[in-house]
Formats: sequence, structure tokens, C-alpha cells
Amino acid sequence: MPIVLGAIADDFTGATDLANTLVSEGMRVVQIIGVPGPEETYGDADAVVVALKSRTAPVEEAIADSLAALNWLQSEGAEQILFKYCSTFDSTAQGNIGPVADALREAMGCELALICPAFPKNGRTVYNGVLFVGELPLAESPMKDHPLTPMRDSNLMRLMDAQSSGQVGLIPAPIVQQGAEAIRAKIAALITEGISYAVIDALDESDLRTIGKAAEDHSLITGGSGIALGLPDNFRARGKITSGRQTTFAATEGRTLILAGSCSTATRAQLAQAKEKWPHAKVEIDKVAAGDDVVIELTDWAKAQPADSPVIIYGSADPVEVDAIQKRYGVAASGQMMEDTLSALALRLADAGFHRLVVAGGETSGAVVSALDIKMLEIGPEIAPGVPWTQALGPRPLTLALKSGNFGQPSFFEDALKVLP
Ligand SMILES: Nc1ncnc2c1ncn2[C@@H]1O[C@H](COP(=O)(O)OP(=O)(O)OP(=O)(O)O)[C@@H](O)[C@H]1O
Ligand SMILES: O=C(O)[C@@H](O)C(=O)CO
Repeated sequence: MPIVLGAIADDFTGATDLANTLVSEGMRVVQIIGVPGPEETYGDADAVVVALKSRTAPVEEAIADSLAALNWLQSEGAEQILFKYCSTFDSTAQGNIGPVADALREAMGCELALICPAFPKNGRTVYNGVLFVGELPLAESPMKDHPLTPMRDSNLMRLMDAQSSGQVGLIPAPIVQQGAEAIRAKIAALITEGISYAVIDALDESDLRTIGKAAEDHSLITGGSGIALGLPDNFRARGKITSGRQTTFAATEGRTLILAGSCSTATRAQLAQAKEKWPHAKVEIDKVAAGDDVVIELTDWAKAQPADSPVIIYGSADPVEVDAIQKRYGVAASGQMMEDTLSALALRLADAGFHRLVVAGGETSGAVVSALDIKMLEIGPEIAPGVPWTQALGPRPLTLALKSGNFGQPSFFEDALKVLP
């Protein structure tokens, strides 16, 4: 059976977030890591989410990978393509959201694409084109201090205007609240004005479902996982999907390792709580930079901890410490050193029997999953909005939770273990 929906996610935690939403809405979903090869097989999924590491990659690489993913998804029958980026629109000053959206739009001959990162369950809403994180505009939220993609503007129209080659318009909340027909009429009007991106307001899940309905015939949609809420119903109404939520999930036996490279406020609060309970060790970048064998040292340390306790290894630091580190080694090099160290630890400790991994941070998850050579993930039970457990399909049996930096309550790590069968 061909797939009906194909998604291209710009990071790995974002991909599991989206896959989780689609599964919750009754689709059979497989997440594939990296651009699939021509012979890739994935069972009888309704949707495939291709997880790329294109959020912070050089822009040409982000475009090339996204177009390759598009080609593959279309060759598998995808009728609709969703470009998934972060609910906090994480991007550098030059992109990559705008350039990738331009390339996808052009390749698909699509006149207008919606822009909607809203994820109300996690406090992300869009009003008058401004992205809010809880009560704060994006640029006043902790996202202003992100190590790789500090967000210093909250206005999605301005952000998209700066990053993309198309003209940007707005579909404001009062139109969204009038329903799908009003949205379609506004989109038609924007197209006649030569607009190619429409930022669309969304304050709650009901708005997102209305937007999903209005976008039924859009070949390309862009946004956070919230924009996907209404899409499965469109396919269901046309008799193209029939299943309910997948119920089987066989978690792997083994020790539990928590690896955190996210420096978000949420992750740091979660670490603070978990560190009170379980053994923990920090990766010191200065030691990595000095050439100390931090990986061997921490592998031995983790193996020596009580076998029945989860073990925490983290690099996460507060903005002041991150700033000082970045001044010493550079932004990219500091991030790379941390990702290399955490992913090397994941590999060694997986070989040593740590078969349940909780990884905090999108870039960090990308590095870890790539180092473990995982090609495909099946989606399991939800731990928190946007974060499911997943099972690696393939020769290395591993159960993983890839946590977006900003997601989860302070008790997240304990919550994760409680949810596992
Ligand atoms: N102490 C540190 N100093 C400098 N950089 C660090 C430090 N600890 C982690 N990093 C880097 O910060 C980046 C954090 O990005 P990551 O995507 O993993 O987390 P996040 O942005 O909070 O999560 P998400 O993308 O899911 O929102 C990574 O590149 C990581 O290696
Ligand atoms: O949309 C989000 O916030 C997340 O899925 C994400 O992309 C984090 O990297």
C-alpha cells in the first residue's frame, strides 16, 4: 500500500513529536532516520516521517537532503507533504526554514504554503503572526538564549520574509475562527496578491483542526506538529486510512541511560529533579577540549553504578556557562564536542547493556541516533505532549525517548520510566 502522508522533519525529536501526533490521530506511522535509500522498506504505514538533521546544517545540505526526502516520499505515493520545524521556529538568521520551504515549494510547484508552528498543548500559539511561548513572545522566552539558534524576533512574517524568497501574508485569528471555508477564501485572495507564504494564527487545537481541514488539498504544508492534528481526518474521510492507535510495543530489557545535551530551561529543571534521585555525571567541555579521555572515564563510571538505577550523563549548562564556553571554543565547535562525546557514550554504554535511552535535545538526539546507526523507529506510548517512547527497528534492539529540549514537566525523566511496560 502506498503511503498517503509524507513528512520531512528538520530534527529527530521534532520527527518523533510529529509521529506521535499522527499516531494519536489514528495513523500507522514509521519514522525513518535520514534520507531513505531507494530500497527502503517500512511495512504498511499510512505515513512516513523522515527525520533529518537539517535545522542547523549548512543551508545547501539542508536543501539537498529535504529535496531527496521529498523525492523518496513522492515515489512512495505521498499525496501530501508536511515540512515539520520547531514549534519555536528554531532557525539561524539565514534559515534554514525559509530556504528549505522555498526549495520544496518550487519543486512541488506549490503556489502558497501555510506557516504555523503552533503547539497549544506545549504553550506555543500564534496571534497576529506573532509566536508566543506561554505568555511570552518568542524573543522574550528562554529561546532567546538557545546555544545554536537564538530567537531574537517573535514575528513569523518578518522571520519568514528575511529567510525566504517569497512574499509573506497573514491569515488572522478571526478568519481562522470563522472556519475552513473562510480560510480557503483568504488563501485564494492571498494567492491573487502574489503571496507565497501565509502565516496562520492558531490559539488552540480547535483552530489547528480547522486549519487542517482547510488545507486538505494543499500539496505542501509547513509547521510544528500541531498543524498535523487535523490531517488524518481528511484521509479518513476519503477512506484512505482505517486503523486506530498502534497498541503493541515491546520495550527492550536493559539498563537505563539518560543523556542530556539540551541546555533549555525545561531540561535543566528536569535534570535538577532527577539528579536528586539517581547517579549523575557532567561532561566538562574543557576536559574534552584538553584531550582527556572523557568517554572512557564516564563509561567506566556509568558501568560501576548500581545496575537497578538509571544513570544520568549530561552536558547541559545555564546560559552564562554556555556563553563562556562558546567564547572559548566557538559556537559550532562547543556543540560538536558535546554531541561527539554524548554520542560516543551512547554507543559504548549501549554495548554495555544500557538498552533504554532517554535523550534530551534535538541536535543531541540526532547525534546519538546516528552514532547508534538506527535507521527506523516505531512509535510507542506517550510520556508527555510531543514525546513518545520509540523502539529502534533493526539489528540493535533499543528503546529510546527523544525529548525536545523544551518539552516535559520537571518530573519528565521519572515520568518516562513510569510509562514503560
Ligand atoms: N555545556 C555546553 N556548552 C556548549 N554547548 C553545549 C553544552 N551542552 C550542550 N551543548 C550543545 O547545545 C546544543 C543543544 O541543542 P539540542 O538541540 O540538543 O537541545 P535543544 O535545542 O534544547 O533541543 P530541541 O532542539 O529539541 O529544542 C547541542 O549542540 C549541544 O551539544
Ligand atoms: O516542535 C517542537 O518544539 C519540537 O518537536 C522540536 O522540533 C524540538 O526540536
